[in-house]
Amino acid sequence: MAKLLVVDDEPSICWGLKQLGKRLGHEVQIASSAEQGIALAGTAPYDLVMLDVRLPGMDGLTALKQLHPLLHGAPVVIMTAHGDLSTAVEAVRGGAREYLLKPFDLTQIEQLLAKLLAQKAAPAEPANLHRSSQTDGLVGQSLAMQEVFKRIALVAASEACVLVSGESGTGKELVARAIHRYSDRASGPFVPVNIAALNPSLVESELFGHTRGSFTGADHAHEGLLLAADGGTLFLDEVADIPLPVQVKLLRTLDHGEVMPVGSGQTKKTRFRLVSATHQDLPALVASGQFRHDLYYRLCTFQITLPPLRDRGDDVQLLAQHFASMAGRALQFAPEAMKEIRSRHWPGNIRELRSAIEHAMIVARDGVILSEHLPASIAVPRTSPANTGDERDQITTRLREWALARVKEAGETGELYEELLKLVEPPLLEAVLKKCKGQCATAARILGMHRTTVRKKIDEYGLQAEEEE
Ligand SMILES: Nc1ncnc2c1ncn2[C@@H]1O[C@H](COP(=O)(O)OP(=O)(O)OP(=O)(O)O)[C@@H](O)[C@H]1O
Repeated sequence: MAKLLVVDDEPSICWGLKQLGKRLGHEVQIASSAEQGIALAGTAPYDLVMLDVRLPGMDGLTALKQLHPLLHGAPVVIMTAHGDLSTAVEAVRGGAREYLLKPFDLTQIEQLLAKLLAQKAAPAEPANLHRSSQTDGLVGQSLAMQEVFKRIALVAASEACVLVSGESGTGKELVARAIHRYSDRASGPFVPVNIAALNPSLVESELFGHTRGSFTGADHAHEGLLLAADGGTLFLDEVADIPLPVQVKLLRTLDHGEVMPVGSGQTKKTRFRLVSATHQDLPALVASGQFRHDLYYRLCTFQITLPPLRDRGDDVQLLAQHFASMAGRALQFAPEAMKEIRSRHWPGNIRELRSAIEHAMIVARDGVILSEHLPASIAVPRTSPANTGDERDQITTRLREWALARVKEAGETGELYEELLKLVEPPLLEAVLKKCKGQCATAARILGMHRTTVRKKIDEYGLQAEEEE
């Protein structure tokens, strides 16, 4: 039996937790304020504390600091219905073991209690997070974003490489900046690099630097961004676009903490924390041989996935109001304008929403934003036409028509099946070969076929592939 302390001013939550605790055979004490919780913790030992953030009087995060020395390592679970990034960071910094978002279900709590009580581990070290006076810039209250805040808070104080993924415009760079700001490296440089914006032939010298005269046009020695990030955080945006030969070199730097500028025979030390980002499917690129698997595993020690704006519920409204308030003049949204904003698909995510609001603010001169002030919405691009229901139906219908016609004509010794393969295989093989630049072995892996069979079919259909790999 364990002794639990619940600090929450909501009677229904206290009642639910008390019933659950009893059912599990634990003793549960309730405090309806932080002050009462601290008083109880000062008089008796507890095995676990569940602490709400918003409380009358002292708030939960302030109470956490005072509770910590009284608990002798007993885990604290922070509960909140209003999680934002600074709350999550404060909770981790104050030594909370878990951060729970309300509403929660009791099965979730049951599992958590079992885990924490079984651990009986050493107290979590309060994370040594750097406090910043700047605002985080990350607006959001949806559950999906609170999960993101929690993950930023958990990883910030470590040195782990972080891979941030999400569609374009979802805020990957803002997340990278927040990780830097809450890390011990916050006083060091934050160096953002967009690989896709660099000329592929210059990626290596931009990252690793070069000596004077090391290639045509290298009139001056260049320090390189990996050295510029020494002591701070390097943010590699569009990391999937790093050319393969440079990937090997980057992995070496991550493993050994040193770089060798182009044209130089000498290495230089650099210690940076790496946060990378991509909107692409990196595991798929690894599978097709376009991205090194060893580098991939190094980059994604910790992953944060940003949801698209359309999956963030009320955050759309919150963000629209946030961007409007940045104008510094009183602006309101007419109800139908807000309805329009909420119903749009926003393929360009927060970047698109931001520019739509900026556009509307220019057009709306009298302080009220109407739907007609919003720019026309962009049609959602079909990322994978063959996978959409319509396209599939069309292909199936055409195939059925073809089959019915051919079956009528075919004799008993026909080669109907071979005929169908000749129809469908060449375009598929062509598409795959194009994707993997004619490499037969990679094509075979993507297709899930044996390499010899693929080679045979390429010859049979007279397609272009690399001779030897
Ligand atoms: N949660 C948020 N709150 C407030 N502003 C945001 C949020 N997320 C993104 N933004 C804003 O949206 C714009 C795009 O953000 P950002 O550049 O971080 O996206 P990204 O995912 O890195 O985009 P890309 O993949 O195209 O590089 C920026 O102006 C940023 O300030």
